[in-house]
Amino acid sequence: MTDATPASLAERVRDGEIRFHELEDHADANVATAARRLLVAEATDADLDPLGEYAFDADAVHGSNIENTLGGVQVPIGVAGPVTIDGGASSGERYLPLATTEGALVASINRGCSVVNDGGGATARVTKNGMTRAPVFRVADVAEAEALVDWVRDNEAALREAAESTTSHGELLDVTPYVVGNNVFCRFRYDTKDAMGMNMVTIATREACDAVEAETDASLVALSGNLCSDKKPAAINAVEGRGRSVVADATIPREVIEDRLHTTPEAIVEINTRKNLVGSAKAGALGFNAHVANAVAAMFLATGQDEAQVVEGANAITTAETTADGDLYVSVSLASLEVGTVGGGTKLPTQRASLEILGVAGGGDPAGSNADALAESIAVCALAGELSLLAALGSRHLSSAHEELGR
Ligand SMILES: CC(C)(COP(=O)([O-])OP(=O)([O-])OC[C@H]1O[C@@H](n2cnc3c(N)ncnc32)[C@H](O)[C@@H]1OP(=O)([O-])[O-])[C@@H](O)C(=O)NCCC(=O)NCCSC(=O)C[C@@](C)(O)CC(=O)[O-]
Ligand SMILES: NC(=O)C1=CN([C@@H]2O[C@H](COP(=O)(O)OP(=O)(O)OC[C@H]3O[C@@H](n4cnc5c(N)ncnc54)[C@H](OP(=O)(O)O)[C@@H]3O)[C@@H](O)[C@H]2O)C=CC1
Repeated sequence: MTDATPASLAERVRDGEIRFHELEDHADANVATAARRLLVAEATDADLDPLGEYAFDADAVHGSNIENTLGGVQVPIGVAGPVTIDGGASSGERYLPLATTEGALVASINRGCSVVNDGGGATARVTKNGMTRAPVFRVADVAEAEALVDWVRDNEAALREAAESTTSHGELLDVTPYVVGNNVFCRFRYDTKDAMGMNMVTIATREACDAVEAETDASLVALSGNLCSDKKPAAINAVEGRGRSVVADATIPREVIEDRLHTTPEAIVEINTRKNLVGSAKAGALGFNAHVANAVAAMFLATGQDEAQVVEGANAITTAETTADGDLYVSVSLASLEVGTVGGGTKLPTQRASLEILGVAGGGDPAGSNADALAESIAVCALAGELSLLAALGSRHLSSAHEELGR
């Protein structure tokens, strides 16, 4: 097993002696990964050598982050800031790591950070925290649904004990039942501390479901009943929140808007109203913002978050108004930002480096404070991006910016 080479392993797969997805059982994971590249290159005529350039240990990711490993994909990373943040979890100057291939994005967020600093910095707070999992149960009829709802309400302590038996960090906050005919959805909400928490809450909720089935007539149909709601656009996340609900704001003096952003507070307010509020309403959008997804996606990729959860992370409302002094007040409220500083992709070396830039790698003291601080930094990043893009629309620089930097 130890002297296997990529070529010899590939040959054994071709001979039907070992299975393609079991290469790691027969060699070091880096060798197995190289063998898989040989086989896929042979089958597709693709040049896979660039995928062999990666900074993680294939052994460390195999089975915990990825299966059928081919190698790594590289995304350029840039940095914006530093930006001054007055946060609930941590305060100070922060550089913001951004992984993207969209030209002009880092420049834009960098510009936003710079004018936020000129206004004295941004304030950010996590206003709600809770990761959810909502199993769906089948019941006979509405009377049985009512009985299940009553049982859940009367037995939250027992459900908590069952759920928390599976984790030393997670805490069950509450369980909210929803009835649709003979379906009962129980939305379990947890404090997952510094973990984004989807594995944690899925394992914990499974244990609680066993208790429900043992004590009631309900049958579990699916551990995830989509009322959670994970990785799908959903109003419940916009209203109730999921992960961290986080808000950032800043006030920018009129002269900074005019000198640095080449527009006026009034123009930014009007664009925000007509574009982000009216335009989004007419489009039936869930997010009432310009490009919060850009900041969330770039910071998610940089810091090892689950990239599919950009769907919920972009569920944000941007507001802008002029102050009594004629300055600009701007805010962004992200309803459902699902982030962690432990678990998932956060342990990979390049992603951990980005968490270290932000000063939030690993578990916080107290537990949960690092994930709160990460959420606050992402919210300020989104605020800077909103401000800069709204200004670029106001000064009619959007297309020229992307002509110069984006192609
Ligand atoms: C491109 C700028 C920033 C130029 O902006 P500018 O004001 O002409 O540039 P400047 O040379 O005067 O520099 C101003 C500041 O911008 C930053 N800056 C400037 N250049 C760089 C650079 N190369 N690298 C890093 N930072 C840069 C930097 O902070 C600099 O300050 P300084 O440090 O010099 O004191 C501006 O025109 C801009 O922000 N445009 C908006 C671009 C943008 O936000 N694009 C987002 C993506 S659009 C999209 O994906 C979504 C969309 C649009 O479809 C959503 C929707 O429907 O709304
Ligand atoms: N299972 C599913 O349905 C889904 C899974 N995912 C994936 O789940 C992964 C993320 O799940 P997640 O549960 O966050 O991560 P992990 O499964 O990696 O679990 C993280 C564990 O870290 C431990 N831990 C150590 N220190 C801390 C701390 N300070 N705060 C919190 N926990 C700590 C906890 O152990 P302990 O619990 O023992 O205390 C926790 O369960 C990602 O890979 C994501 O892609 C995404 C969506 C759905």
